[in-house]
Amino acid sequence: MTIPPDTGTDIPLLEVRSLVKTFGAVRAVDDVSFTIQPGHTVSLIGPNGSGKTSMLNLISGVLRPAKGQVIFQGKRISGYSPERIAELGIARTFQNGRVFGNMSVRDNILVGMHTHLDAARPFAFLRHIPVLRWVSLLAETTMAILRPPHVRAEEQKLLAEARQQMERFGERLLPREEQLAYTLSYANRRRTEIARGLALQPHLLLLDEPTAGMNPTETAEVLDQLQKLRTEGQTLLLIEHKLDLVMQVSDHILVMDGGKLIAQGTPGEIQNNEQVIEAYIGRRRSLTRQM
Ligand SMILES: Nc1ncnc2c1ncn2[C@@H]1O[C@H](COP(=O)(O)OP(=O)(O)OP(=O)(O)O)[C@@H](O)[C@H]1O
Repeated sequence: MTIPPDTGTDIPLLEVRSLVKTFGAVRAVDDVSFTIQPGHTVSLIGPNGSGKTSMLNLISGVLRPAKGQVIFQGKRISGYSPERIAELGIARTFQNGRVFGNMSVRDNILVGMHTHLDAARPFAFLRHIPVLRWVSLLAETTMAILRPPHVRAEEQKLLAEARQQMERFGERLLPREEQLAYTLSYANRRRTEIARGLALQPHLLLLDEPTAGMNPTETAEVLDQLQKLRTEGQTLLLIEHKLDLVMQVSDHILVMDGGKLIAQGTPGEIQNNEQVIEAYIGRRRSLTRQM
């Protein structure tokens, strides 16, 4: 099937162009192209193994494409390291919720904010230059030891920002600010990870199954939070299996199957797309039969 071109006339925030990723004989991502407009909530759906996480890994630099390009704010970023891509303003969460177990909720969030440090990281602009990167490392170490007033003031500012992100999750996270992450419930670990991503104030936030393992009440809370982010103008790319949530929150939906993008459109268009029903719902039915 030929995928209709994106008819949006705005300059996309992200453009994925003919992206290919293979693992041996498996074409996990097979010549996929799409765009994401600024401020949009875009959901990436598809059956298990259809290539969704691989796509997120390609965008965030965890994987390198065999072919094709990822273009962010007009700049080609495919081949960049995950750290460099994060600095450019793409934050992400992982499918299984990755937090540092022996760090508090607050410190887990602050870790995500290191790229916002100016006073504590003088000469940070040199860190990508191999011969000169030791200058920035030395300056950073000196600031960490001396902690002059302007560095302490910056730390307080970041702390206030971290609290702001925890407040999004209200009583779920804020009272647990000092708690070590390994003692948290699964849902709270996911919330911590989302707060860490948001603390980066990313231009694009990639969320890999933010409601996985959550009960209906917790899922409804995530839906509220996603809707709030959407009204704030945060651009989101979301992998999600819960179709009710996807239909409610998305401006645009991308559907993958067997590594290919088989359809894209508004929730209404996707709901009525025969190929999607066949690939996605049909397979779920047969899976249900196997259970
Ligand atoms: N590191 C890897 N090594 C080998 N094969 C891989 C690797 N990562 C993914 N694959 C394969 O690539 C294909 C796409 O996997 P991917 O995890 O991207 O799919 P997915 O749509 O995210 O699946 P799920 O919904 O189950 O998370 C699958 O066949 C998978 O087995």
